[in-house]
Amino acid sequence: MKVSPPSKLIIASRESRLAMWQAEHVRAKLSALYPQCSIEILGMTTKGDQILDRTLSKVGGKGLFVKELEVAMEERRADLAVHSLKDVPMELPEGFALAAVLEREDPRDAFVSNDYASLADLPDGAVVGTSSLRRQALIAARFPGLIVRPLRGNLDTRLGKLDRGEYAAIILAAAGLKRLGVPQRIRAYIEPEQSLPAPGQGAMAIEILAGRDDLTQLLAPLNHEATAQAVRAERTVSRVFGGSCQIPLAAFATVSNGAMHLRAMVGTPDGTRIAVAEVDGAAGTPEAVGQQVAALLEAKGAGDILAACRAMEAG
Ligand SMILES: NCc1[nH]cc(CCC(=O)O)c1CC(=O)O
Repeated sequence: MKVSPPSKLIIASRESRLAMWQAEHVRAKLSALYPQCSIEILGMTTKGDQILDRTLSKVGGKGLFVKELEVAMEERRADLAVHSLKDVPMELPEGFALAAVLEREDPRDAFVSNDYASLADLPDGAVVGTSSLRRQALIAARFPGLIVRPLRGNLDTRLGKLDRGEYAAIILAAAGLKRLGVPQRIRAYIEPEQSLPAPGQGAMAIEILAGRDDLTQLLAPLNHEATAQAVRAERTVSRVFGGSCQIPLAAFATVSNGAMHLRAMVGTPDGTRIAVAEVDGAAGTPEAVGQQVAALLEAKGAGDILAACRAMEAG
């Protein structure tokens, strides 16, 4: 049965400039599809936005960015929530579902600096800002002479800290800088061959209450199937390794003509141990492709790497 759009839809979003850009992007797409429907954005601050003094993995992780938005949907103050997929936990809380994954923007990491052209250009002892364990491990593995220091806050906050001279360079997602209209801040792209992106990086997801079949149908045209398949494979890798401790982990899949190529990495935060694996498989079975890469990583010592991460966390 085809559902007709309601007279009004409310999109829950974080209030950062990037989150609002993303919500507006979805609003515009829905308006074009359903011109009679009035669509509003409800901006809200999440715990993840408030806690700026600690590395998030230590205080509760990704769920901190989505919880308030989920509560708004439960209380019917909002119908859908727009997220950066990278910030969406692997397991959604009971009663929620992803209704659509939008076409991926640039998945790469970007090197941002006012004084240097690339990571390779930085002198030993230079301070690089990132709070991502994945970026930290990959930088340490390639450039052990660099010093990685935590960098939290939304994109504007992070760029401000760079500009005030707190860091020689920072690493950010290229997608965020492009969406904010500041691609000129990117001095160099870090290609996946050098530094694999995080699962879901560059992709946006729309979350709804699981029971709302009316919305599932309305939102289906926004789903980009190749991106949805790629991120399901990527997120399978984090599901396999992410449960027991915070571990530097990357996974990046590309899909073309029904074929998927998935690469993934796990390592220790100090970058001294890194395992990388890749597989080709069918895009139609993304979880199986993710499981295969996870098995290859296991064979390359991921178990030992996990144990080392746990020991570091405990110590
Ligand atoms: N961790 C925060 C976050 N979540 C999504 C993005 C950027 C946009 C995206 O990857 O879709 C960022 C900033 C960053 O990593 O630089």
